[in-house]
Amino acid sequence: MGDEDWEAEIIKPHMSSYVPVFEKDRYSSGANGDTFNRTPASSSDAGESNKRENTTTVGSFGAGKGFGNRDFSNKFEEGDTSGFWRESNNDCEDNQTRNRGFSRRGDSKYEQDEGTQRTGGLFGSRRPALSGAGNGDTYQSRSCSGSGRGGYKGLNEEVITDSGKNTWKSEAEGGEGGDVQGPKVTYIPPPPPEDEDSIFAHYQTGINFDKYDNILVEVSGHDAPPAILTFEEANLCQTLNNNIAKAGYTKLTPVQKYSIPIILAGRDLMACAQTGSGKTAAFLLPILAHMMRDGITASRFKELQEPECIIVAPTRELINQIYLEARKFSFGTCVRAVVIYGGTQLGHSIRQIVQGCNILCATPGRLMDIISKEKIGLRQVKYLVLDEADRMLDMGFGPEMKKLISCPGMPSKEQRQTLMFSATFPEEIQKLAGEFLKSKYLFVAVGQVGGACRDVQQTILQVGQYSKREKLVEILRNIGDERTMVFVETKKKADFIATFLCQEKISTTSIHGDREQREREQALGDFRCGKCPVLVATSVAARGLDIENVQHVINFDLPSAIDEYVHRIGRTGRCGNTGRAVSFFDPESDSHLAQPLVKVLSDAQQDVPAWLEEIAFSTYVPGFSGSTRGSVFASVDTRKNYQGKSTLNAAGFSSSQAPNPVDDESWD
Ligand SMILES: Nc1ncnc2c1ncn2[C@@H]1O[C@H](COP(=O)(O)OP(=O)(O)OP(=O)(O)O)[C@@H](O)[C@H]1O
Repeated sequence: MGDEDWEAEIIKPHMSSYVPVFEKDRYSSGANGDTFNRTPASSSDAGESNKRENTTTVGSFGAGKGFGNRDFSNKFEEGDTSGFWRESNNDCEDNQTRNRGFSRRGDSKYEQDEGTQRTGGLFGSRRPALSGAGNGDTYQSRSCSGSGRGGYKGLNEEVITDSGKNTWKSEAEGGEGGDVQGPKVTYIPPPPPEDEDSIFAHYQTGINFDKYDNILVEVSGHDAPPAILTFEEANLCQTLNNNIAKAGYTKLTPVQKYSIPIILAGRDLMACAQTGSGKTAAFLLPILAHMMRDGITASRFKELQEPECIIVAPTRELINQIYLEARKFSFGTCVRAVVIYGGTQLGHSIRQIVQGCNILCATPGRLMDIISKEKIGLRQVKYLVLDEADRMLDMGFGPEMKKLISCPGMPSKEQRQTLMFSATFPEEIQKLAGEFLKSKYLFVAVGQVGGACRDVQQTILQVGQYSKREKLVEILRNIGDERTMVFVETKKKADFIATFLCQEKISTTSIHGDREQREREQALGDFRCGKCPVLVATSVAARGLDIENVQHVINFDLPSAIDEYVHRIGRTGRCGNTGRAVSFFDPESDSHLAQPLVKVLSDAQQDVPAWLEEIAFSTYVPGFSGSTRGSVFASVDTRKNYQGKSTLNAAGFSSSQAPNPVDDESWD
């Protein structure tokens, strides 16, 4: 291919003649152009296949899904059909990043992304989703709520809004044959394996696991209980200890040392720790311990279930992962964890719930759906966990979270324990969190708040837009079969790059919000098992995913906000293992990131290229605090007047015995 001409390549009707591995095996019955249309329609798949019939598939890579719909409607709305780059902004899946928070561009075209479509109605709709001003076109039909996907469409999560209908209600209706037109979502995810070996399957901690002990930990707030140094000190019940051992955990990570006693003491907590350092177990173990101590009884079949714990996370794949961890640690107890998320049949979610539910793991849209259907009552909620809490509280999900805590029956913050975890906590989000937390919550910062994991070797390459593909192929060929995640900024480009790599005979799959849930799960499965060692992803896969052996992350496009960068590169270098991240920095579009990147790199003791420093210097923003939209680098708890702050290293010693923290001053 010559110079980048995305538009021409993407809309070419003949597209590629190469069928990507995962599609070929799964769907193709021959020609690639209609790969998806040929999906065999089992009876339970009727809705899905209808959907596909409504879809004009342009290419072999599920391209029709990503390429056609949003793209077209964006154009339609803007009356502009020219230029990929302009479109790609509209198509930006990561508009969660662009739109959320505090530097929103305020440009209506950005509101067409999934992230904004997903919020609507009851939760404080920013605007109806796509206009639905029907033009009868099949592309349009896919992008309009109700007519295309019948009940979900999400950046990270389901949700479809039908001309301003509230998000979760329309999902319920669309998903379960209510009054919203369009096919039902019929996907029922396959149940996870039930054998003990699969439940406790885990990967090894890496050579740097013990170095976690040297990380400085800062606890702020009143009367923080002391850290524990071993699992034994947590005094958990035997079954939990057995499960911890079977999971291969012998030593606590810093966030676990501090969070477990805090949660056991009944305190509210906001915890910030680097990616891959065990935050999930840090909240699951003490919650389970409490439940066991309280003598929880097995929940039985009931039409209305009243879970003791609700865990929310922004993406379907992540919440599923958290559920699997909850299932693992509750193995052999009477605690029943259930997971529900969008893009799956609502009836399936309900059937899971009515069988009994102590811990409900849910994405926000599906959760609100189920609450509205009166399948879940909130009166018994003792623990509310927001994983990726900064994301859960930003403009994308914040309104839904607010709605959740003000739902009838939800115990007030004084009556429940609220726990928030993330690797990044912009200052503004910390302030918003106050609404959810008791005023005396504790704040645990492991290392630099918002800092990158030091086990990831970061390289920034200056690569112009037109050279990126060539560079990508060069790097991937050098990498060989090692598992690599390639992040791009738009769904359209994810399809495009994945197709391109397949043409280059590099086994690749892709995950993004325009793919059907079954395809997303298949893609992740193919990547996990190594069938496709390259996964091209949008930011939907940036947070939380814990996949063994991901050795490389490539930012084909840099994200627009630095916190997203930190999460993306955190898909490698997990749990003491090492990893590499290579990012293509295009001075044309990425200069605004130069300053925060320099900071992230230097904080993580990485080499900072001189050219990047120069760009950072030339784009110097006085008062910069680490992000284009606020401070990701709040070095501490942003509550100003707390007392009792103590800085300790992860082994529990005071900071006077530990190396000085990285100086943060020059950036303020
Ligand atoms: N104490 C421990 N010993 C061994 N392995 C652990 C321990 N704690 C967590 N792990 C493993 O480390 C991996 C990363 O944990 P987890 O996914 O909870 O990280 P995280 O901090 O939530 O990351 P992210 O910020 O990306 O969401 C998981 O595979 C988990 O099972």
